[in-house]
Amino acid sequence: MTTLLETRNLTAFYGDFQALFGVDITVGQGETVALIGSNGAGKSTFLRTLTGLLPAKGQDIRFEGQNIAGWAADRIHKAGIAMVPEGRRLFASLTVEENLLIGASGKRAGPWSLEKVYEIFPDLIAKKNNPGTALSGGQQQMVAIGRALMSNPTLLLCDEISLGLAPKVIKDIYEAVPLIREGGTSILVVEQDVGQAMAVADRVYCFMEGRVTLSGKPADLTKHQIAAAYFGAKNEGEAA
Ligand SMILES: Nc1ncnc2c1ncn2[C@@H]1O[C@H](COP(=O)(O)OP(=O)(O)OP(=O)(O)O)[C@@H](O)[C@H]1O
Repeated sequence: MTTLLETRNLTAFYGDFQALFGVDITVGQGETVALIGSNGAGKSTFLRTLTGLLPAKGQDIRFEGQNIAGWAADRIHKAGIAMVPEGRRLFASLTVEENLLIGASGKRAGPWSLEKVYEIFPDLIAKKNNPGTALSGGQQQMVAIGRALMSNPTLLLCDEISLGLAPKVIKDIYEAVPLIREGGTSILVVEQDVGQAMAVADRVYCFMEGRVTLSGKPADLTKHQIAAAYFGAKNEGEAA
């Protein structure tokens, strides 16, 4: 497996508050990797550190062989890391298509286009002239993913794809994952739903209190191990 992204001993702070304590994560080319863990475990903070939204100067974040720690967010985006933020954040005054086209600014060479986004999310075709906010939550999530893909990223980061969505909609969205990978994009997804993470990911990392407490391929991890890593050994009964 060729390594696409590798963090070593990554830390993150909000002022004096330390949110990450030495996180080592690897994403290989073509892999789908899921981050799981309870609220406040540090998953979003990890993504924010990768994308340059939190300072990472002097740290070790290797992306395609370069250390991108400390780079400005737009430089990281241009290098090929695109983020689908938690809460989708569409532009209310713009149509679906205009929201998608915004993602194409500073576009890199690659397979993604409006047509290709409509191909993986056909629900959006009939809505393309509607305001982005006049959509269901699931459709908004599709636009947010499509917008990120329009820049032709090598690595797509998704924060809480399924938050607040109905199971059928979540299934529709996750069905796009293999199609995204076919385009050559690797995926790093934060997913609260452990079952969903296990179903979609090649490998998962579990966070607790700013540390990685477990990692591996879904088939190699037991429910017991996951519960202990997710809640801490003393509370693991809760996960059953
Ligand atoms: N802007 C911020 N300022 C200060 N502390 C923050 C900020 N954002 C997050 N934190 C703290 O950092 C820690 C990690 O939060 P983070 O949002 O990364 O967790 P998470 O695993 O993504 O959980 P969630 O599912 O709730 O988003 C928490 O203790 C949280 O309270």
